[in-house]
Amino acid sequence: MDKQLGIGLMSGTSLDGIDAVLIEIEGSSVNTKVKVIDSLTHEYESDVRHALKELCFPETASLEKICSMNMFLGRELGMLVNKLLDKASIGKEEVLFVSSHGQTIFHKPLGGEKRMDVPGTLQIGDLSMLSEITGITAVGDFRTADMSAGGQGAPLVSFVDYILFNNPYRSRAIQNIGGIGNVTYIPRNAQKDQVMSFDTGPGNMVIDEIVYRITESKQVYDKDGEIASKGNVNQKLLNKLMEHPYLKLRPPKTTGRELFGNSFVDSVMSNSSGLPSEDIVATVTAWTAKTIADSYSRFIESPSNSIDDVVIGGGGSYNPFLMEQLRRYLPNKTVYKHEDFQLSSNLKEAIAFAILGYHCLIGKSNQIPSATGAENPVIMGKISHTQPQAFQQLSALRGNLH
Ligand SMILES: Nc1ncnc2c1ncn2[C@@H]1O[C@H](COP(=O)(O)OP(=O)(O)OP(=O)(O)O)[C@@H](O)[C@H]1O
Ligand SMILES: CC(=O)N[C@H]1[C@@H]2OC[C@@H](O2)[C@@H](O)[C@@H]1O[C@H](C)C(=O)O
Repeated sequence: MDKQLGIGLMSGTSLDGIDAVLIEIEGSSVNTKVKVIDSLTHEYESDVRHALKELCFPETASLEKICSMNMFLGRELGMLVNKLLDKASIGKEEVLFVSSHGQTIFHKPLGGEKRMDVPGTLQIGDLSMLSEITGITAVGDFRTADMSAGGQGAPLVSFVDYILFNNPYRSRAIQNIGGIGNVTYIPRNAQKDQVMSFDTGPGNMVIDEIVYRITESKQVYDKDGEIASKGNVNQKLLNKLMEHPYLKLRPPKTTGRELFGNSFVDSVMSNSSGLPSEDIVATVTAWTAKTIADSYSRFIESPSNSIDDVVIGGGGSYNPFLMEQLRRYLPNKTVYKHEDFQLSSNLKEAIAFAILGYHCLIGKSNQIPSATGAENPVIMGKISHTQPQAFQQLSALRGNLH
């Protein structure tokens, strides 16, 4: 089959903005080949970030706001795609698809005891709006398919990590440090069903919220770890934070702002009274690093499972204090960044969702059950084409599949 152009869109749990990447893609599964053509990032304006954050908590969300933001975000995503195409001087008719993660506003991987209390997850940014604004077929809403098969609905990038990082000689932990941290473990020369993946716990989410509070809304993250590097790690607070029950849960497991959001940060702040602000930031940053290392020794490493390389991605890889702490907690492993593998840490997830979307369109499974905990492989994603030419383009591709 011919090479195709597609666009991946990622708007992650940090609520920092949307990454858009234009790629050329061919092949499928382990034979997938991807080339990045161009990219663009849109930072959320502070009112949009604030409105999205409100939707993540039952106390501040409302049905009306969720409905509106779903459509608003679909339009924002579409306008970013149009800008990216202008920048790259590519016409919409040349692009087969746009694949969007959407903005997670709630993630509930486990059900409760009541009949209707089943697992669920919600990513907003309407696909019909996205297709209408761009004139291109839109793919998205991946997580519910995995959940329908009994999986956690995350981490989905595990499918792409296996394609990109499986190596005959090296066992690898591919660690994302976004809002939440998640790892894909790929033993050397792995078969797909040997891949393991789970959310390690907090990524930058707790650091960001604490920085936002102590700087009185002036800063939304600890740029280059500057605040943390002026502080000292407080051992007593660190030990207390390590007692969080999520860290002891066995995988498959996933989490989000529901566990590590505002009320958790309230409790960190009340456990830190009297400590200088810099010490609090240094301690939660060290904690993020320690939860990662600790989860490897608890849940991955064993006499038969070793880790040779750790490959860090996501925004946390740009925080030198966090990276230094990670190296300290992982003394016998080689710690790389995605850039060491010619991949941008910023764009990795957008590229990954483009790959997932392409697999949905060609009808191939794009998930790894051993990673998400699903009972069987599924094709994740839903498709919207609001204009005939988008539908026809997809039909032509499918005609060529046989
Ligand atoms: N130069 C930097 N110094 C320190 N931290 C940084 C820097 N650049 C980015 N970050 C951190 O990375 C975060 C964004 O990371 P990223 O974009 O990977 O998250 P995300 O994709 O929203 O989250 P997730 O992967 O959980 O969905 C920012 O909120 C910030 O905390
Ligand atoms: C529900 C949800 O949006 N989960 C995200 C979040 O951000 C990081 C971590 O938690 C991960 O499991 C997942 O995203 C990535 C992209 C994934 O599914 O691989």
